[in-house]
Amino acid sequence: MSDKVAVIVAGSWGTALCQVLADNGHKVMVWTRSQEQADEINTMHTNSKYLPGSTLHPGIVATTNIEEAMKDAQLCLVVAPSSAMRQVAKQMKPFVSDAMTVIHATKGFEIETLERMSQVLHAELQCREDQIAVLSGPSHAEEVVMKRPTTVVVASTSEETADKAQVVFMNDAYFRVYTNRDVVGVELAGALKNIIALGAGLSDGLGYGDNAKAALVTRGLAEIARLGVEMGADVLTFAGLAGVGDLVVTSTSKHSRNWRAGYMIGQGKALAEVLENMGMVVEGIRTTKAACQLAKQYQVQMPIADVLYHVLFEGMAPKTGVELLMGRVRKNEQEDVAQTKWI
Ligand SMILES: NC(=O)C1=CN([C@@H]2O[C@H](COP(=O)(O)OP(=O)(O)OC[C@H]3O[C@@H](n4cnc5c(N)ncnc54)[C@H](O)[C@@H]3O)[C@@H](O)[C@H]2O)C=CC1
Ligand SMILES: O=C(CO)COP(=O)(O)O
Repeated sequence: MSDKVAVIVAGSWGTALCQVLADNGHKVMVWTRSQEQADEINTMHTNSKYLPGSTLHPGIVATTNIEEAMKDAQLCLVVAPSSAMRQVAKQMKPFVSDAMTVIHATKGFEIETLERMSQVLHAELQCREDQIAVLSGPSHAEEVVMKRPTTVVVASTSEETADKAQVVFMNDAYFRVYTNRDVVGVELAGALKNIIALGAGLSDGLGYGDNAKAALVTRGLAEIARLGVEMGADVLTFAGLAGVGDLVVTSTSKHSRNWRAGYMIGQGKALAEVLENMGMVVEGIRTTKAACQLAKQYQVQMPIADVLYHVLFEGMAPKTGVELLMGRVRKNEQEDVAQTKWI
């Protein structure tokens, strides 16, 4: 297959996915706001700000004209940060046809509305729900661009759309794609795991060991699945690539911006300073806010997210946060599991 694919925004993840699509033989046109970045991609075949040291497929073409990027594309991949998704979707809207499949690979919520990304896209693009899919899973851009073996999942309410996305993205060299019908679960798992990855980084930054991190990841999975199920997700999605798979990679990888942000906070740096140094999106910060609001709305207990909220936004010392978690009332491990209908 060699249809044109449009990619909207050339950050780390958008650019790495351009590489996959170009390797798969597609004609890839990526939209970026920055003329300087477009020129660099077109002439040097690099994106030094977001993927330093990597050489891109020479067939990837960048443009600052969104109409040119999307014209005649069968499939459009959007990888804007969650905070920019609605604004970017408004710009895409005039160029989305009935025949176009729109896939997003963003992991977050719109903080003002607490909507998932496919809800934002559906509302702004005014397209059919079955035109939309989400791509998620354990996949750091830095490894994908180097063609290191990676597996992801694409979910759509339409089996046909998920199958189409699977065929477009999958190759047998380094990018394996599974399909899934649980859009809610895949989006929630991908967004919520960033909170736990922040917590894992914080624990490492405090100098705690592997026991503490394993506990955070395990109990973190229990609490994000608990919220997910209340919001309509299939619990099994949390046991899959978008759930435990992504939770493990983000909580343990040196590539993770969420883990790195948590680590620096654990070492005593202020949030503003951490974000200033990162220069890339750290979705878990805003997602902690969103999750705490959702937990209240759905009456679900999320002790780890709660403590992180206090540390990130209310000046609680990270060590005090850990003491609070360790000092919670005695519990039976399976109480929560039963509530989650986890089998
Ligand atoms: N980097 C990674 O390895 C992965 C990232 N993701 C997700 O992908 C999403 C994007 O992350 P990254 O690409 O890593 O972020 P990034 O920080 O590397 O790049 C963000 C890009 O968005 C652009 N942008 C920001 N606001 C914009 C606006 N209003 N209009 C147009 N362009 C705008 C920036 O110029 C930049 O090119 C996030 O939700 C993240 O969680 C998912 C899987 C892997
Ligand atoms: O979602 C990711 C890997 O699957 C990327 O995580 P970070 O945003 O923490 O780098």
